Amino acid sequence: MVVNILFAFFDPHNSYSPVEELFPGHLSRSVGLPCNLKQFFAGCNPNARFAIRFAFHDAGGYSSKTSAYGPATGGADGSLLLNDNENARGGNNPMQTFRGTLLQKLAQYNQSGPVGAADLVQFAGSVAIRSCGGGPVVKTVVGRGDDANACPENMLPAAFGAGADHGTLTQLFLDKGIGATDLAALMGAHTVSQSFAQQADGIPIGAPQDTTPTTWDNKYYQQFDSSTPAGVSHFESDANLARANITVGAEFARFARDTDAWTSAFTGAMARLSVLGIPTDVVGHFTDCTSLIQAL
Ligand code: HEM
Repeated sequence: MVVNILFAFFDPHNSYSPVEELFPGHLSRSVGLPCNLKQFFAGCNPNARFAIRFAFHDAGGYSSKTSAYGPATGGADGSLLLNDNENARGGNNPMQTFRGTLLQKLAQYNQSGPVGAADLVQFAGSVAIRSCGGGPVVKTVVGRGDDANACPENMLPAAFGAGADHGTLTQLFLDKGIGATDLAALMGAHTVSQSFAQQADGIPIGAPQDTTPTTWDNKYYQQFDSSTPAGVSHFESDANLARANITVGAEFARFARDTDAWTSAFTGAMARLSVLGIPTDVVGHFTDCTSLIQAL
């Protein structure tokens, strides 16, 4: 249990903290860690984009088809940060360097009090989303248990080739408890994506998935409606999900028209993703620190 993520840095000069309402008496110790991460992610830089994807890949290790184990059955348990083998899997390329830096930060934060890997991964994801211009506030909780065991193989979606078809992808996400609307909303995170590891599938190094990869906007959806702008590359998976004649694709079209609808759907889906695999009654006892994200 790691509510101390809130208090990881002692900052005697901080005169106000939104955490005060949650933890009276801890007024002066709270915002150091979020502020440190905010600087690390300044301007929706590559670390910010890695952090958002990293949060998805850690939580995405869950499936309802896996027999229950550990704190999250492979879901939001910090295993992507803690386990060398899981991190080295090809589907996590090219996030290995980022993992090393986040491990250093975990050690650094733990000098001021216990901070869990699973909490740090999801907390960092929320800070990173907020660090991208227009990024929404995602409900952010702490209290997760950690698991250093690798999650099962083949839990993450394929971007190209076998498994990148609409039917396989929607079933993979359904097995995680993520339906069509949530899936369509989560895919919008590719609004801040640039690809560095898909050259074998024809994606140029650094190619973005919309024309504004440091801004959190709904151009990702809009640019499936019209012809793909110069310099933008779509993954096969995304193009398959965007097809208008399927439910996920219809949601893509709705989010292209309606930013508020996307924001509402995304924030709900991302909050659910951030606790994937953790029993509901356990999540019910977590500490809500959304106000720290809001304050950034
Ligand atoms: C069908 C589902 C998905 C597939 C197949 C997929 C696949 C990919 C691939 C291939 C990349 C590029 C990696 C690289 O070459 O550097 C990428 C980037 C990214 N993905 Fe996804 N993804 C999916 C869903 C998601 C979801 C649900 C999220 C978060 C909620 C997410 C967040 C990101 C982010 C932020 C990046 C950018 C990373 C960067 O710029 O370095 N993705 N994804």
